[in-house]
Amino acid sequence: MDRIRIRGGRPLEGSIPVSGAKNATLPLMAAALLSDGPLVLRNAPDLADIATMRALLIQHGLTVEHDREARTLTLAGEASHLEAPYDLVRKMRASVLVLGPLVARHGRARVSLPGGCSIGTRPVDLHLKGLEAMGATITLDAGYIGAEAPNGLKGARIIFPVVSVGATENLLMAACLAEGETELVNAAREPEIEDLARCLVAMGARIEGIGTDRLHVTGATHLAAATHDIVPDRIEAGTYACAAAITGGSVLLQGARAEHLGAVARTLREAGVEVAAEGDDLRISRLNGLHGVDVMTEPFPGFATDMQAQFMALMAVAEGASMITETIFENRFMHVPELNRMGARINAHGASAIVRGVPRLSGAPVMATDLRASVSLILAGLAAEGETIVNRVYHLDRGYERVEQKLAAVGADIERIPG
Ligand SMILES: CC(=O)N[C@H]1[C@@H](OP(=O)(O)OP(=O)(O)OC[C@H]2O[C@@H](n3ccc(=O)[nH]c3=O)[C@H](O)[C@@H]2O)O[C@H](CO)[C@@H](O)[C@@H]1O
Ligand SMILES: C=C(OP(=O)(O)O)C(=O)O
Repeated sequence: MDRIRIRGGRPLEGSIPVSGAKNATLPLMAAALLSDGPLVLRNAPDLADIATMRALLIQHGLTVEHDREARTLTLAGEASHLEAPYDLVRKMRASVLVLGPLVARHGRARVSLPGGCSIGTRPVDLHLKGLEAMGATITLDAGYIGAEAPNGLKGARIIFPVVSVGATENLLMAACLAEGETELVNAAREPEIEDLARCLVAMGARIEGIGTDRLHVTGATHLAAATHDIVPDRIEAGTYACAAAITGGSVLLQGARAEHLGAVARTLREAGVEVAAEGDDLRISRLNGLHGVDVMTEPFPGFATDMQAQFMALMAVAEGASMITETIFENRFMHVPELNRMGARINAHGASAIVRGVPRLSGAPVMATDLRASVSLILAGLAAEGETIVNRVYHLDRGYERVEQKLAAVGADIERIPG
């Protein structure tokens, strides 16, 4: 398996292009199940998760062309096979997003239960309760979710007890082809959901309240072809912002949207990092020292859980202490022991971690357990003295496009060691 080698200590200088968002592309690809298309998605990132979703949709019977040079995905056709198998779903939890579209369009589906993962148990009960409220009969059998709605789904008023990105996306897509009106209350309002809603509207869906926590959908009998530009990846942008900050460099993030970085940009500024819009781009620079800032993860527009590990790496070398509280996932501190192996002083207890900044980290061989944990170790490696080897790179390849090339282009001493 490939590994990444980093020799730390170089301030990053230059420009990094931000790719299309993984977490927008995955639901957008699932939305192709709602119409015969073609659905053309521009600014598509080249990631392992995109390849997994492509394989899943192809096995459902769609054609999915990925033109890497043009950065375009073209999805067309109608699903002929309504089962999402364990072997694909286990690779990527977002596979469960095919459930809503399949039941809405075909009246039935069978999707492997995604199960937990290294960051938490991650149930899908809200997805299932929402579909039940829309008239589907749900069964669980042999590790599979069975959903049946032979006469189609009916609009419903669904109030989410907790904010869920995936459940909002699944039910939003299902509601587009349900009969009548659906209201999603306490819906997630991450920028990726707004992006999905805009694409659905381009396909002919009627959705009001886009960008708010209350989505109102008037069901249609069918959706049509559309072309959509995928929103830039705010988590990738935030990660490279931390890379510039941790190395004391100055980097232009091409295409990063300030409004999507919201709480992350505010927190970086509090920590002593400059974040300034330059045309359509964002410049991130750090000229002086970093200081500790407390952070609590929350649904958007709060501080993203997907930025927690990267921010923790930054706080590991800040002056003073920082308390980092994770409220979304119950087990998202797996990077703590690895960062500590690099000389960080972090104590995690329950949902909070106290990070006591140290003047410098030291390179070490480290092991990553999930996507954002992996990249936090790369960030730590960029700032550390000596050599860091990050093992289990497959996590990184799920969500970061050419990470080592993008960082090397701004001066990092980083390379992939094929293995
Ligand atoms: C592909 C994608 O977009 N993944 C993102 C998505 O994951 P995902 O959509 O899985 O995350 P959710 O927003 O659904 O999860 C939020 C919380 O709700 C809980 N929950 C969720 C669904 C449910 O039916 N029941 C339930 O209890 C989860 O266990 C978690 O504690 O949003 C997360 C939170 O911003 C991000 O970290 C992930 O990167
Ligand atoms: C947790 C993440 O992804 P997923 O929901 O696909 O596991 C992530 O992108 O950080």
